[in-house]
Amino acid sequence: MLPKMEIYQKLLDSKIVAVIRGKDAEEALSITEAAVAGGLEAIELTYTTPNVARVFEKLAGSNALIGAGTVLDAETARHALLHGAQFIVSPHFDPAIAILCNRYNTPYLPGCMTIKEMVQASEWGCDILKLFPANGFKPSFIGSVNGPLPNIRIMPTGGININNMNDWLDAGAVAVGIGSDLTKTYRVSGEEAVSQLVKEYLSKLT
Ligand SMILES: O=C(O)C(=O)C[C@H](O)[C@H](O)COP(=O)(O)O
Repeated sequence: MLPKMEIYQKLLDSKIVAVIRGKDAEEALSITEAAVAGGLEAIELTYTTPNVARVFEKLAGSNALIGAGTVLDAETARHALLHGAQFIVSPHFDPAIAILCNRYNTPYLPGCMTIKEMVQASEWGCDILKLFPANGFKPSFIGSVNGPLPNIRIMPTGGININNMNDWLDAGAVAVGIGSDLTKTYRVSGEEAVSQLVKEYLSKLT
């Protein structure tokens, strides 16, 4: 298990986190393998995927960071960690998840929308916050937050695609989460198309 600091650093270096919400474990595994083959280094598999823990186990030893998403409570966070997840993401901020992740020295990236939630999550030790759903905001929101709160690192997620990714990164986002763009591509065109799309994303990173 990588130390927390190294996981944070890998997330920052990767800049793109794939958010994979499969209809089942097999689909989630196929999309993940395709994304990793395309060069992605950070993958979040959501707990809305039935039997997602099996996917964590199958991905043990992957070169990519594998995290758990849509983690709604501390019990689910512990379940994810026991099955090999290396970071925890939730759509909201939950202090109980923060305590658990701190106990096991694991990054927790909570979803936040307001300044109050961001300050609170940061006080609870969260070093990267997920702005969710980011499609309710403009990229300039990041600069507005970082004016008074320069230490808050924001990863927008929700509605990010190949056309707007750099708007967010250029505006100060430390990384972006990309979900349905990859899943839809897989469902329409298959694994090879996902790897290809990931390569396009990576080539567009500035
Ligand atoms: O539940 C979580 O932990 C999430 O990360 C929420 C969403 O699945 C992402 O926001 C993906 O959004 P899209 O890229 O618009 O599909």
